Amino acid sequence: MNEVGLDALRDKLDNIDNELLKLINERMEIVHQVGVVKAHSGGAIYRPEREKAIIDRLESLNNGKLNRAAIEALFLEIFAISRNLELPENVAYLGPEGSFTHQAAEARFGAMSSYVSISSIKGIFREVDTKKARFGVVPIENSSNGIVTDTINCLNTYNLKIIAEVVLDIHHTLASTCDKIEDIKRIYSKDIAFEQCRKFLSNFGLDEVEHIPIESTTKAAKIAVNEPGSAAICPHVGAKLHNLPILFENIEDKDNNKTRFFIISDFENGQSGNDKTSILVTLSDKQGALVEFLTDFNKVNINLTKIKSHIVEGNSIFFIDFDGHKDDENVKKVLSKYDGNVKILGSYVKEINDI
Ligand SMILES: O=C(O)C(=O)C[C@]1(C(=O)O)C=C[C@@H](O)C=C1
Repeated sequence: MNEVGLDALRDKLDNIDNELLKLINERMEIVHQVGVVKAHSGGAIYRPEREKAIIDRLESLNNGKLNRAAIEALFLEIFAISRNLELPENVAYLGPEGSFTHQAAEARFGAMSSYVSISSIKGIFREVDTKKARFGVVPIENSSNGIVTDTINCLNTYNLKIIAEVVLDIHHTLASTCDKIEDIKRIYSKDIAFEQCRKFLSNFGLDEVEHIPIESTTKAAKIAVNEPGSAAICPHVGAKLHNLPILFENIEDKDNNKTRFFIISDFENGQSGNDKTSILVTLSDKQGALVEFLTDFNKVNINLTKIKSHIVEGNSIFFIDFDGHKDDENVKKVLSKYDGNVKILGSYVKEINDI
């Protein structure tokens, strides 16, 4: 293409960008008014079900080059900026900076939100419970390592609500200042990351070197960059953040390694038409109690998507996910039978990327 053609096309793009800017600013004027209404009514700023309805509507109208993922990426960023304009809100995540939980938080709250790195799951619940942060982001399960018990324990103890789920594909890298694999004498990472990369470590003889478990994979990169002879198993972002050269990408054993995160806050979502609900259930010791519970759900056509047993202070409880919202008639009906034995943790828009 000659330069004249390129200049003309760029002029067109400039004009479109000018229009877009004008329209987005007009949108933000309205968003500001929504914020004022909510400030008076006390309504929650973040409404995932409304955001989903907007994206669904735009997808159905769309006849251009954008696909759903592109529409979602654009509009989730616009919503994040809108929410920040309505009321700047802190998001507490399981740190440090660059951790997978940080990435999950950024995926939902965008680049403009303010983030607080917290070093424990309990600390995040405390931060939201004491209203220092409006939202908390915590891991709940990984496809290779199962449920995160600290998160279940805190969901059981605190009266906070799950208001959204985020599922991230998890990829690990091996990063080090060593030029040769044989020079690596020790590796830093989180215990579960070592487990998720077992095959890779054994294939390269790295199961023989010292493995030092620490609380976060990103911190592993920070340590390894300053210690000759060491390496880190960490996220790509973590290695970049600490200028640690990446030797191998995607070293996890399973290529569909995913982690599911919950966003917690102190309000409840309305129905979106595509919801999931999480509950904790304590069942009596009598034989058949679990079968009866599952049958009751089946009778009212509720699809259970997850059931995990978990021990809290010597008692067995079940963590259960099912399709539907807590205010759906069939859900209300079945849960009323177990009143006192069920803790509703939250109803939230179901993610397409499941684990
Ligand atoms: O509709 C609302 O309740 C809004 O606050 C507006 C808006 C938006 O930008 O469209 C922003 C934040 C909410 O999460 C949902 C939608």
